[in-house]
Amino acid sequence: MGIEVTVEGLTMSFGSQTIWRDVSLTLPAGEVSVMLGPSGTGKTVFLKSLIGLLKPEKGRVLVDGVDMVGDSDRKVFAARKKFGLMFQDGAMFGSMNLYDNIAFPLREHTRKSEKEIRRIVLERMDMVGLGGEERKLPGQISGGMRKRAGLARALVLDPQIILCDEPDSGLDPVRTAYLSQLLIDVNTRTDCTMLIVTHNIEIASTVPDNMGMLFRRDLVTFGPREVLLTSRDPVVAQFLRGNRHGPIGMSEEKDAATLAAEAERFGSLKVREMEIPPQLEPSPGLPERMGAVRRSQRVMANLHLLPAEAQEAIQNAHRRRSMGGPPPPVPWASA
Ligand SMILES: Nc1ncnc2c1ncn2[C@@H]1O[C@H](COP(=O)(O)OP(=O)(O)OP(=O)(O)O)[C@@H](O)[C@H]1O
Repeated sequence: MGIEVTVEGLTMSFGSQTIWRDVSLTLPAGEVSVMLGPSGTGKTVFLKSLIGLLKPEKGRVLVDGVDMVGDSDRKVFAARKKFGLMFQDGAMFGSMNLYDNIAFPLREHTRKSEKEIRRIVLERMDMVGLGGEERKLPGQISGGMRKRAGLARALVLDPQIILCDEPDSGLDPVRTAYLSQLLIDVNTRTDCTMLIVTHNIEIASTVPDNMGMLFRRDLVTFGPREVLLTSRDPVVAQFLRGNRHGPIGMSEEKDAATLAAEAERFGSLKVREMEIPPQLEPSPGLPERMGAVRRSQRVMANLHLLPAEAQEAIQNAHRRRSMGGPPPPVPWASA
């Protein structure tokens, strides 16, 4: 099963530029979380800080008792092995076929025999729907296949935590939908803790158990998906609806004068009622997703602490599930 990641009071700057400050959150063990945020708000920097590749100036990131910020390089390096990373572009070696690309971490970091490596690589390729494509070069496959190959490679060392940096970048809506299903299926099969960084509202509204958003150097919110999806915060509402009018501007943030002019023209941003899409279920034939079961227990036990809109959305989802749940999802294997 995945392990919990606890972030406490994390502040990151490059020189005089503060990226974000005092970020605290917990990625619950075995659950899927998403971090949203406009471009340039430091989502990738956040992922790199979790694995100790960047060192924030303040705060702690606790992974199985190791502080990825303050502990020795030796401890951080050992703890990093618990992570699997899926990069934006798949980060494949162009001259190696998919089999060798996916086998690379096993050859590099373990002493496993080629027979054992073959078993693991073929199993992970099958898991992401790439069975039979071993000999293809990264340049010979689609962007969606490259993403899935990147995910297979992230899985070969049996990570307990998977970090995905914009897994949807460059994918069309159909392939993004297949990828969303794949992420849920991978979580079902591995029970890993997952954090996905994305701008994509489709992924954000259908995949995660928990969601957060970075904006203006702060973590706006982090918690059960329904909290963000029903939020009346103008930043969150604007982002979720892809609206031009609101606090988020082309250069990420509008200045006070622009905001004041907009407020006069459009009045304060009213959040319209939004139907929360049902969260994706594992594909047919897969067992129940244990992360979802644990999240449901945790959230129901703390329901009274959440905003009224989120409570209602959670209770509605519960009712829907107990009445038979949403229609079965489309299998992803051919994306
Ligand atoms: N190594 C670095 N040195 C200096 N500045 C950096 C470094 N890495 C990132 N930054 C700066 O940190 C800020 C946040 O970058 P980051 O890539 O994390 O944003 P992001 O939210 O992931 O953006 P996008 O969604 O567009 O990928 C940017 O202003 C970037 O220039």
